[in-house]
Amino acid sequence: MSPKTLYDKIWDAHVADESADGTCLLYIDRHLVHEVTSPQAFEGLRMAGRTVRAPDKTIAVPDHNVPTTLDRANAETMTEDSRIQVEALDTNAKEFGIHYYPVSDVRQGIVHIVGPEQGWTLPGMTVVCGDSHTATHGAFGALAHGIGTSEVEHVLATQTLIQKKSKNFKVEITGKLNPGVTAKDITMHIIGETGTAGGTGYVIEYCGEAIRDLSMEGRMTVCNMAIEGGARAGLIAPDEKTYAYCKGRPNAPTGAEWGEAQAWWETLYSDEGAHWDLELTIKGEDIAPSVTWGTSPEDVLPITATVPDPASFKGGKVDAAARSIEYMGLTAGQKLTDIEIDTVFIGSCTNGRIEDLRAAAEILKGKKVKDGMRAMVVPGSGLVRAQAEEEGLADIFKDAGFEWRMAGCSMCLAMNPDQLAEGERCASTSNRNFEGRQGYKGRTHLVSPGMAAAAAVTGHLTDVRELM
Ligand SMILES: CC(C)[C@H](C(=O)O)[C@@H](O)C(=O)O
Ligand code: SF4
Repeated sequence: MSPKTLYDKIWDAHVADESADGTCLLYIDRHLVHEVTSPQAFEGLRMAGRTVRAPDKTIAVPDHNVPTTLDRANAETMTEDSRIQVEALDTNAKEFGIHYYPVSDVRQGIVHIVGPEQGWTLPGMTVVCGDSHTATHGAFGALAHGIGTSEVEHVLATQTLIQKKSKNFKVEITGKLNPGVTAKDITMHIIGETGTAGGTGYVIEYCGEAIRDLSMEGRMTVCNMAIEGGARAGLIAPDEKTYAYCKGRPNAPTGAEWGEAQAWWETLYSDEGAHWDLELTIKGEDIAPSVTWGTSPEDVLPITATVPDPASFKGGKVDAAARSIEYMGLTAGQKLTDIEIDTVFIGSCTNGRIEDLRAAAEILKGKKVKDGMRAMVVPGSGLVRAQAEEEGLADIFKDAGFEWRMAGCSMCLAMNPDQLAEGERCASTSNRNFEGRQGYKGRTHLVSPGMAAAAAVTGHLTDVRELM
């Protein structure tokens, strides 16, 4: 048998049918559903008089629109649109008999945090969701990617998806990371190198010592932003850390089934001599604590750098950089650490897990948020929130002056009450810094949780290593 990549192996294990032009029908193991991209899909089923093909493999949770304030049970804090979407999910989940974690359930949270946490996401699976950051689940060695609403309907009805195979892209991060450098910095650094279109047409497998050394939380952060680099999906081969994370989760296999599953998972790695269409190697030691200066995730630099001169770019990027700098209210040549901020957001499916909160709390311990700043922590799920309270992290955040919120997407995107006002500038642990992403004319600087905490203390973008 010819050597295969991890992606080839998962793909081959799920192809139900292949036509002459290479279009395939893939079997889907897990279908995650949230309130924004599912209402029309369920409506489509209803109109056609169809049911959900595999309700036991379909998991729904509201996350994008839900308020994160403590009084959120009071639906009046939601806009009319949001309320309609969340109510539709409530109704659809009940009517179609799928697994559901409503807002009142402590397990509710961002769909990409809830899936792994509840043991729905396992190695070797195909995982889809009507959401681009489904790439997150690739951290388990699952083939996971976003789909559109019409595909959501197709998967609900048939548990299959029509797909063409992508190409194989290997991204290796060698050696060790320096202190203060995190999974977030790895993933932003990669996009800085490849650009936001560099991964187009590929599934990326992340490998190398620095990736192996990451916890499952860190691996999820890396895969989460595969989509920001344009890739169809990101993958990391499963190992002992993966099995340890999955074992004992509510929906993970048990007993003999666990043994059988693990035996298969252990075959899930890229074979020696497998074919790569593209390869990139980065030395772990070359990655610095990073921050974005512009309005695209590829506009990223080490925190020690200065705002670039648009003339230093090539082609269309010259104008794009000038426009970004203007939108961001910056000046070429300005030190990144001189950029003053007024808002700090710690959360999202990129950095809303327990390890992220630990990293931020570590920096904040015994310190205060700078006067006049707005700082909030939004745990990625109710269970992350509960664990952080148990570990004393919540007290560190509250004592420092952070708002301690309920779980949801929150200020990652302006679809709920947590938004930036015009001109406000935020150090954010999320994954997108597009114009208006966190609110109309809001300005976003993407950073790691430690860097966000450091900025909250000083009031400007700060090298986390100075506070370590
Ligand atoms: C609302 C949803 C469809 C969207 C996505 O697909 O990613 C959102 O989660 C985002 O991060 O922009
Ligand atoms: S946290 Fe942000 S990136 Fe993640 S699913 Fe929600 S809106 Fe999308």
